[in-house]
Amino acid sequence: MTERGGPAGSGEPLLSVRDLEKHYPIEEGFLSRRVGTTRAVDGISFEIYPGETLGLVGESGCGKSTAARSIVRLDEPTGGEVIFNGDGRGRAERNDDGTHPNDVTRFDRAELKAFRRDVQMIFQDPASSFDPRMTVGSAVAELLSVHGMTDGRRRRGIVENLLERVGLSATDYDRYPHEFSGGQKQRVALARALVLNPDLVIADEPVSALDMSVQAEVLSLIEELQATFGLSLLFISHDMSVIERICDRVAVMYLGELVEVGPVEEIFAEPQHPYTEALLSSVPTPDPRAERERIELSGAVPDPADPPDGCRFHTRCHRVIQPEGIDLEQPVWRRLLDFRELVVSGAIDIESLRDRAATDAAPEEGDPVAEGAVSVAERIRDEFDLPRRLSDPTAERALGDAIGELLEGDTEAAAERLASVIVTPCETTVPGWTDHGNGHRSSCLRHRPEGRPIAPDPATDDR
Ligand SMILES: Nc1ncnc2c1ncn2[C@@H]1O[C@H](COP(=O)(O)OP(=O)(O)OP(=O)(O)O)[C@@H](O)[C@H]1O
Repeated sequence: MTERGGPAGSGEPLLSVRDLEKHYPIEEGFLSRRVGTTRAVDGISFEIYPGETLGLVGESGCGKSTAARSIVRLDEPTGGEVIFNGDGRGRAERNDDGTHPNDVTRFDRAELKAFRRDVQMIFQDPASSFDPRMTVGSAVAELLSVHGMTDGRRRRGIVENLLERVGLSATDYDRYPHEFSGGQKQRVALARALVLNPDLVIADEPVSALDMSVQAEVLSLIEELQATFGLSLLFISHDMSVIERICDRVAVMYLGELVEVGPVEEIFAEPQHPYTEALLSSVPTPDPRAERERIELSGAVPDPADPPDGCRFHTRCHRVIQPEGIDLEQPVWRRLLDFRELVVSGAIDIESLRDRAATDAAPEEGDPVAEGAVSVAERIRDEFDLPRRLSDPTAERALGDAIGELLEGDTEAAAERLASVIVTPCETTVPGWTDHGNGHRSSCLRHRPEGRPIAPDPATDDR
């Protein structure tokens, strides 16, 4: 973390990512017919300022690595701009056709080569990024020769010096990758990332594969090197504690989109998006009295090939909005929506519930109160953690009738009933961004109820 890094408004950004998109086609059959699209990165925008560390955080599969790879064009982005003002390029005016001269996505081979000198990547698994037959010194020095340094003695001198600066020794130059521990290999990876004196380093989960104690050492080293070399860092992690330790600002990613961006201190103190709040709730705090209540998200992360309409997080959100005319306790509302989803997707096995209710109701020998046993309808409510009677009459009527229809075997009627009454604006409206000041923004309908109604038929939208 540095003092120099700053939010929007403090000087020119080094890197501006605008509506970046990486969609993978899903193909099927002999003719590779396109049958769908995985929206791994689906229109993300952020800036990185000189000297700052921006964290990119989110659960596994939300698109962090794809975003990083698209920025450096290890994967070709399918949309958006990546404007890089490093290497003294400064912010240039746009061309007459609206494109930007510093847009990495349009760079030709020579421009890309220069860009890849200025921007380096570090990956989670250092082992896979080294050739086992090459000494680590030559692996680092190779970059210098690729970029035109012909003097071998000079190359060796630079690399030996760097190895020392990352906490290894000059004599390690001639050793092979297998002779190093995971933490040491990540130090070599740092040396390699720094050897061309880049402006920006993109570190993709650089400490996740390391033991806790080694993690702390490598994080300290990254911080120290960042200050010494005046680097900007894009630091990718699924771990909020690591983000808190090392980042100035953080961008929170969910299912291909950003949901909140802002200064780390502010976001940790007052997260605005329920997803950020949930991620933070699992971070241990030094003061047990200040421990946050752990938020259990409902269900699994949806498939990025078929993201939910409206706010993508609504299928798991603990703060999902209730429609006008319904007023339930929030956890009950969440569970009612989950129940609706199960009914609509046909996942309720009414026969097995009926069997279980029958077992529960079977009188024990000598049991005088068999009538006190639960009915199948009650059994269904218990199974899905729904109260025997909802406090809201509209919701209660819909649920009671739908359960009745389920029991009559009319799943379709039950699904239709629930889908028409148990609805949330979060599934029909795409939230806009709300500015909380100081470069802190979040995208949740609770702050910006107007949002944008969903496109008429996103299923056929195959951008
Ligand atoms: N080459 C590819 N072809 C098709 N789909 C891909 C490809 N690479 C990634 N994906 C999909 O894109 C989505 C985002 O993956 P990505 O690896 O970027 O996520 P992540 O947040 O970095 O997760 P992790 O931390 O587990 O690597 C996933 O659904 C993944 O399956």
